[in-house]
Amino acid sequence: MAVSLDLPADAALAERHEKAPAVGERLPVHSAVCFGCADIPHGLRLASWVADDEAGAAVVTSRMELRPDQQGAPGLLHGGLLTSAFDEVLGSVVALVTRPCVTARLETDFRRPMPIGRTLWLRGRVDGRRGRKLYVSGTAHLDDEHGPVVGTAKALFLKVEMEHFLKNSRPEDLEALGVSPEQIRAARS
Ligand SMILES: CCCCC/C=C\C/C=C\C/C=C\C/C=C\CCCC(=O)SCCNC(=O)CCNC(=O)[C@H](O)C(C)(C)COP(=O)(O)OP(=O)(O)OC[C@H]1O[C@@H](n2cnc3c(N)ncnc32)[C@H](O)[C@@H]1OP(=O)(O)O
Repeated sequence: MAVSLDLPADAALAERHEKAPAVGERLPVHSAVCFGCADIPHGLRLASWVADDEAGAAVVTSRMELRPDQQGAPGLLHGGLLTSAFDEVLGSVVALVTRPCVTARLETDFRRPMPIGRTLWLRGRVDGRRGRKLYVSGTAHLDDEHGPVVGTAKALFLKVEMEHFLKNSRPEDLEALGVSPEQIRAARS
């Protein structure tokens, strides 16, 4: 049975970590090959900035240009790519609170068509935290940060230990980040 993504009543406010980038700063790419944020030809190439929030929660705003090679229905963005974009934005905003986290559950509502050639502005917010669980929500707007809402999302991210990657990631990709073969072997023994 699907578990609710609703914020529990006893969730705590999730503020940015003291070492996280400040409001207005552009977020660096996660990795040079990230499908969501890296400057690679087939990627979503999201550009993201830390945004302000009245309640003090962590918020990120991202821009995504909709390209002809991203179509599903003729002339419209493929739905799965909106979900991918939300995964990137929501993953980026939880990383302002605590790291590393992974997506456990992500729901997307598709509210309006998204024409190729236009721009999506996405906003992700950490609505609260309870232990390892981070409850996040997002909205996607057309053409402008305050433009019409074309999609919304809710997700649950879980904080994990670095062992999650040391045990599961492809070894050559870990080694490219500077992890030694000995560290990888030790985590998997
Ligand atoms: C030195 C090495 C360096 C290498 C690493 C370098 C960098 C990497 C760092 C950061 C990456 C940075 C940025 C990435 C940014 C964006 C990318 C987007 C994010 C992703 O692209 S990420 C990929 C997709 N993602 C996955 O690949 C996850 C696969 N999955 C799992 O790996 C496990 O599934 C896991 C870990 C999620 C949980 O496993 P687990 O064993 O830790 O926890 P467990 O199952 O016990 O659940 C604990 C409590 O969460 C509840 N719960 C669990 N799952 C739930 C669900 N689906 N719905 C509702 N509730 C759920 C349970 O019900 C329980 O609740 P309760 O405690 O109340 O009983």
